[in-house]
Amino acid sequence: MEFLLDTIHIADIEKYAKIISLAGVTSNPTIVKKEGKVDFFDHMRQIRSIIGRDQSLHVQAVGQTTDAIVKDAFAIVSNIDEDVFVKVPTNEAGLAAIKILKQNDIHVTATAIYSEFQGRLAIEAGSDYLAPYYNRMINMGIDAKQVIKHLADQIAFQHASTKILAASFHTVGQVNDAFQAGAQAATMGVDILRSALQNPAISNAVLDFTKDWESVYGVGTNIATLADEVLDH
Ligand SMILES: O=C[C@H](O)COP(=O)(O)O
Repeated sequence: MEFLLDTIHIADIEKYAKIISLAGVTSNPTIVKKEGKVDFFDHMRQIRSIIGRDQSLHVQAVGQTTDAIVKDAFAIVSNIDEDVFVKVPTNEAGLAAIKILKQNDIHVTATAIYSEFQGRLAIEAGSDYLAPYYNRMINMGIDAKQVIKHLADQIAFQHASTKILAASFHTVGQVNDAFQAGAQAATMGVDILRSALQNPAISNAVLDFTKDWESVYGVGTNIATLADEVLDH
């Protein structure tokens, strides 16, 4: 299982790189817009320095034609690093670009996947990752879990090296569903992690444990303190 962050907000990446086993960072032009007009390449290199070379960094091309996408991809790998996965929309221009980029050994994440058919074409084009848009499919009345399951089955059937990096999540349950359907990776905003880990039920349980402990050993005494007291005697 790979957990990625769908943000380029440096403070959030620094924070969650320490908290979870962070497998990487993804972005798209809308996510970049949220940060304002940052120094794009410098910002992405900064993210790389936080997450490290073993984690995956996915940066989206913005060109509209095959030629423009390929040029964007070369600019991305030249100005960030060669390990970056270039995100390419899975449309006609993008699929043609993916074929060219794979011939040039550039890592590719086929993105904007709303259908099983797009995913199948992206697998055949040699994409390293597929990014199906979970919540957006749900909003369109598409069975996102089934799309992911069918793509995962196909990848397994043909022993393809392509992995499914599910994206566009609005709930924790959607992330679970994507993994259950066979996605190897999921990218999510920090809102998903917060709602999973800052749940009041968890805080209440921790508070109850603290109260019970302190009622016996006294406020401010923890297990490390007890151990220190043993050493002092
Ligand atoms: O890059 C794709 C995003 O994960 C899409 O997420 P969104 O549907 O929340 O905009």
